[in-house]
Amino acid sequence: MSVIYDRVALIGLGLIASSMFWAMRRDGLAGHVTGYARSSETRETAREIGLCDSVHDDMLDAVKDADLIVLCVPVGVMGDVMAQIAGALKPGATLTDVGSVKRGVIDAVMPYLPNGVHFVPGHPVAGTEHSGPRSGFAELFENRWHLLTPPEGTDARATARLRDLWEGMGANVAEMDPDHHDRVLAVTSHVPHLIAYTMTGVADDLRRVTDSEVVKYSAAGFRDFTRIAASDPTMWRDVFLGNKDATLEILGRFTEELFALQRAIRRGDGDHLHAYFTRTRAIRRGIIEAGQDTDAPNFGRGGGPRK
Ligand SMILES: NC(=O)C1=CN([C@@H]2O[C@H](COP(=O)(O)OP(=O)(O)OC[C@H]3O[C@@H](n4cnc5c(N)ncnc54)[C@H](O)[C@@H]3O)[C@@H](O)[C@H]2O)C=CC1
Ligand SMILES: O=C(O)C(=O)Cc1ccc(O)cc1
Repeated sequence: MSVIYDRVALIGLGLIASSMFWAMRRDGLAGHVTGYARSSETRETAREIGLCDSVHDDMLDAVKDADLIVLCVPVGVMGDVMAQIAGALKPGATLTDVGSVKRGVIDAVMPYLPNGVHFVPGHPVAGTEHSGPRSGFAELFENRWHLLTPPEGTDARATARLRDLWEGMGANVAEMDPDHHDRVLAVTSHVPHLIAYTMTGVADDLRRVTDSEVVKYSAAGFRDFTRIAASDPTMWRDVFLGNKDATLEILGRFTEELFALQRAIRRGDGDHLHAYFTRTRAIRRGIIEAGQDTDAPNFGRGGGPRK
């Protein structure tokens, strides 16, 4: 594939930035990639493992000649970082971010946007529970969605070029209104993470009280909860504070449904439980049939027995 941006700057060298670097390098999508990390330890690690073509101690040096600047920091500090770099951005450059929340990031970044710099916010719906400069890998975005939420009036060519970059890294790209993005992600990612945090905390409390071996004998569902609950605390604190309204709305609906199930169990209302679980099973089967879960163990197996 050919070079899409001559010079790309990655700010914050964690899971997403390092995955972007390895994917861009593998596919020859960027001429030169600069990197900046706040801690000297992270910068040292980056230099040691060859993450970025040049690693800078000064954030302004990293961004000053860049054609694309990617903010890969927790959503709560996007505005602070933007305030620091705004004066150094090259006219005509594109600025993007990878934050899990879009409205809050747009509101925090836009006030500092210099004339002539195109801001095209984005969110790769791909990740792991790992963080830091060593956690990235080139395949992270393959067959995953990358959601772009350009504000009204954004230069269409800047958006199209950024789309090319993400498609080059293997992602499927869609455009979405930022508020809609935040509501959708509250349902599909943010509240599920909160449930995983809660369930893991409950199990741990229980273990302390009863000394039972809930973690040792955990089934796959609970192990997934603990995996997700190991995600970076700073990142997720910022996600919930940054997507407060949508998270609270979906949590409200969730607790109503949970109470209904709780009541059905208390009353011995098996019909309610059976009907509910039948509906949810149909949802899962619909996802598999539509080919939308490529991670499913039986994906592409035609439903036959496992070999
Ligand atoms: N981890 C995941 O699964 C996903 C994360 N995201 C989003 O991507 C962004 C980055 O997340 P990760 O790469 O996972 O995080 P990470 O924790 O691996 O890396 C974040 C980096 O930002 C740096 N940083 C923090 N505060 C800073 C500041 N004030 N100035 C400069 N650097 C600062 C940290 O030192 C770290 O190097 C977040 O906004 C997150 O919401 C998006 C999709 C998936
Ligand atoms: O590890 C998982 O299961 C995830 O859900 C990863 C993830 C975390 C945050 C995002 O904004 C997008 C994807």
